[in-house]
Amino acid sequence: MEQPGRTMLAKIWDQHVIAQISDDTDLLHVDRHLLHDLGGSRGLLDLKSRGLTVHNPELTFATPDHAISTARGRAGTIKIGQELLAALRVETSASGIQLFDVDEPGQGIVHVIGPELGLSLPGCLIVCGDSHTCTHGGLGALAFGIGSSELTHVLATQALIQRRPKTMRVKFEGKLALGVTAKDLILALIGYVGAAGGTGYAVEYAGSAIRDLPVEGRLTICNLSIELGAKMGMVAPDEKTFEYIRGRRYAPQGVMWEQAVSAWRQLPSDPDAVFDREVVIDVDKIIPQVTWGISPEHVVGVDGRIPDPKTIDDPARRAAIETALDYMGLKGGALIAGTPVDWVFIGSCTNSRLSDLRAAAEVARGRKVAPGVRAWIVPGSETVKRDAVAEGLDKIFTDAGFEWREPGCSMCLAANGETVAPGQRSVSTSNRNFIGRQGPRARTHLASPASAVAAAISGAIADARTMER
Ligand SMILES: CC(C)[C@H](C(=O)O)[C@@H](O)C(=O)O
Ligand code: SF4
Repeated sequence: MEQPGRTMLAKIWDQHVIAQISDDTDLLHVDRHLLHDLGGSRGLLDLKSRGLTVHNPELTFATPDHAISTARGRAGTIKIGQELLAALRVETSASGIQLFDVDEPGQGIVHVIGPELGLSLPGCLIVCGDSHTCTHGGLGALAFGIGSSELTHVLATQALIQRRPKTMRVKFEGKLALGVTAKDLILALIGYVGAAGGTGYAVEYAGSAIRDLPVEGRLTICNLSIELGAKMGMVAPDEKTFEYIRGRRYAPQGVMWEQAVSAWRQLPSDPDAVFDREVVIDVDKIIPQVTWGISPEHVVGVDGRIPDPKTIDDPARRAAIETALDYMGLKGGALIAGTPVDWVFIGSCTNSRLSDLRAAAEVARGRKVAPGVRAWIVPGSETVKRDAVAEGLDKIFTDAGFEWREPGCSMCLAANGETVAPGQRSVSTSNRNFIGRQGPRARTHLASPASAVAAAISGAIADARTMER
C-alpha cells in the first residue's frame, strides 16, 4: 500500500524520537536549547542545586534580554535584573555554555538572536523557557516554549517528553496590498479563528502570501502562534530560507552546508499530506490591523469600528467586550482610528528586526512625533542595532523625535520598570495586549511597525497606508 503524505511536523518530529512513551507521547532529542536571563538563570541554579550538570553545553546558548535595562549604557538595570545577569554569567561559564553578553554582537532578544546567528535551522528541534519560541518555526524549525521543570530536564538530559500535537494548516492566499505587513496577516488570522483557535495544534503557515514573504516576516507570523493558542508554528523552508541562513555564524559550512540544504529540501509537507484542520485566508481583503481590547483576538481593520456591546446578543461575549472596553477606556461603536495615544513602542521579538526598523524608518523619515507622545525604538539585538546605525536609521528616528534604545524586551512586558504609565495608551509592535502587560492599567494596542509610527506621528491611531511613500 502506498504511504500517505506526511506533514512537515511529522517529518521533523519523527527524526527526533529517542523513545516512544505512549501512543501519542515521545521522548524527543533537543538540537538547540536557548536560555534567557529569567528562566535560564533559574534553571541553571536549579540544576546545580540537584547536583546535576549540563548534558550538552555545546547545544545550549544564553543571552540576557528580559530583565536588563534598555536605557543607553544599560543605566538603571534593577537589582533583580543585575542578580539574574550575574547568575547567568557565573553559571554559563561554569557549565561551558556560550553566553552572548550585553553590548556584544550576538546579544539580544532570544528569539531574534537564534535566527540571526544561524542557531535556528530548518528541521531543528529548538526549545527555550519562553512561549514565543514558536518564532523560530519561521525557518522551518520545530520550536516551542517549555516550562521551568522541563527546562531543567533539558539541561540535564538534552531530551524532552512531549505529546504530539494535532496539525493545522493556514493558507494565506493572495497578494499583500501596499502598507499591509506580516503582522497584519497574523493579527487578522487571530481575529478570525480566536485566541484559542490553535489550541492543541501545531500550525503550518502556507499559501502564496507566505511564499512571497521574506524570512523575517515569516518569523513575525510564527511569533504570534502562541497568541492563537498554538505552541508551535512553522513555515516550510525554501530558497529564501537557505539564502537567509547561508554564511551566518553558526550555519553549516562547506560540504556540511550542501548536505544540510539537501536534507532541508525534504522537509516541506508532502502535497497529499492531511491536516487535522485547514483554514484559508484571503489576503487581498486584509488591511492594516489594530487591536482594541485585552486579547490579540480583539482586533479590527484600521478603518473599522470598536465593537458595540449593545449590538451583541450573547451575554458572555457582551460582558467580555464590556470588560475590555472599560479597561481600555474606549466607547463601543466608535471608529478605532483617531483614538489619541500617549506612547508608541517599536520593539519585541515580534517586530524588532532590521526589516521592521527599515519599515518604521520609511514612515518616520522627515516627519515628527506628535507633541505629548513618547515613542521608543528598541532594536531586537545588538547586531540589529549596529546594522541599523550603519544605515543611519537611528538618525532618522531621533530626528523625528523617537528615543533610540539598547536591545532587550523592555516595554513589551513592562520589564525593568520600562512601563506605560497607568491609564495611558500605547500602540505597540509587540504580541500581547493583556491587562497590565505594559504596566499596571496601561492600555495596549497591537499593530505593525508602520502603523505604530503612523500613530506616533499623528498622535492617534492612524492608517499607515496614507503615509506610505
Ligand atoms: C518571561 C517569559 C517566560 C514570557 C514567555 O514565556 O513568553 C515572556 O517572554 C512573555 O512574553 O510573556
Ligand atoms: S520581547 Fe516580549 S514576547 Fe518576546 S520574549 Fe521578550 S517579553 Fe517575551
